[in-house]
Amino acid sequence: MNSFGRKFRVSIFGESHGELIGIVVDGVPAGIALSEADLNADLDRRKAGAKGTTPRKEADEPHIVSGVFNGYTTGAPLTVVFRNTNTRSGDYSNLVTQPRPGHADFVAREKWHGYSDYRGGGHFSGRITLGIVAAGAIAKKILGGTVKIESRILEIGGFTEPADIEAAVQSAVDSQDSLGGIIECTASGVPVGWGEPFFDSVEAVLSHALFSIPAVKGVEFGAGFAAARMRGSQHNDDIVASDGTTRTNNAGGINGGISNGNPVVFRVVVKPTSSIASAQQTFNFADGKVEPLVVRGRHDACIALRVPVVVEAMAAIVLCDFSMISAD
Ligand SMILES: Cc1cc2nc3c(=O)[nH]c(=O)nc-3n(C[C@H](O)[C@H](O)[C@H](O)COP(=O)(O)O)c2cc1C
Ligand SMILES: C=C(O[C@@H]1CC(C(=O)O)=C[C@@H](OP(=O)(O)O)[C@H]1O)C(=O)O
Repeated sequence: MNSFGRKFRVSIFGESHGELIGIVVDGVPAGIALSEADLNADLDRRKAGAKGTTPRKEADEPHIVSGVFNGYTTGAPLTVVFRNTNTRSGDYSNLVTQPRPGHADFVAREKWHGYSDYRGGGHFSGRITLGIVAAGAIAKKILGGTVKIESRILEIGGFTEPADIEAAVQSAVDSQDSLGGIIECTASGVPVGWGEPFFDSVEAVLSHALFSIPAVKGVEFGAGFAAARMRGSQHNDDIVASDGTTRTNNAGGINGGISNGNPVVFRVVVKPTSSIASAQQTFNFADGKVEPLVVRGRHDACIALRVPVVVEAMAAIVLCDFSMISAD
């Protein structure tokens, strides 16, 4: 559904080509100094503009329309909205009958019986992560300086060196294709004891939030999938101090679903963008045949380039919620 979190609870709304998109954040404590300016640094990091990102230029200007009064949060639900100003909805008219392979057109049409807003991917657009980034900036502010969350691009198209990544992105753009990537996120300063097993383990809740980001297809913690090829003697993290500090961090800062005081480390796989300009085949509901599809619209050739700050925001939202739950 469109709400997430127990105490710090976010509700997301809007469509890529609708009037506006946004987020409602419930559970923000009263008395925190907050203005739109506090959100802009992270919102700017999500903006398009770099090579391999969508040519659709949007101001992405946040408007806080509830929950802040005289410069301070009130304790009431806090709403941030963003206007969509640069839409080209005609680019999507052919997708009514010919759903794009890899995007949500087909499933949205089936699930919502043809009523879904298909323009720009509608509610399934990566654009609506703008609200997530705003909520993440608020969560970071509540968490304060002790918990530090940082994401970085680990790989794009299988390359790790910046020069190789740049060349791979250029090559994907030139060949009307797209690229995937891996983002690594580290949250340091998380105290021992956050997480609510059985079902609300730190891994479970983080994964739930991270898999909600459009185009995310994998999440691993610490040594992750490599653990399948390790022995216990290699994977176990020796505890070397009374505060729980470990020599290695194969567990990614989590044991038994509970934070163990070491950095929480995880990686996220972002798939290659489905909307590519090169030829594809898909079912045409107008004539019942599988036919070539021309995808229009202005697309990210590599979504992973824009996702690090979205991953950070999701982590901040989850950790802020855990901090409030564990304070009870
Ligand atoms: C920041 C961001 C930007 C995105 N940009 C595009 C895009 O330009 N074109 C596209 O087809 N998909 C884009 N996506 C991914 C789609 O929204 C996503 O693939 C689609 O909703 C289907 O969901 P799924 O890939 O999780 O199955 C973007 C996702 C994010 C998070
Ligand atoms: C606008 C944004 O990204 C959009 C995400 C997106 C998709 O399918 O997810 C498709 C494109 O939409 P359009 O064809 O309308 O330009 C991207 O531009 C944004 O991230 O702010």
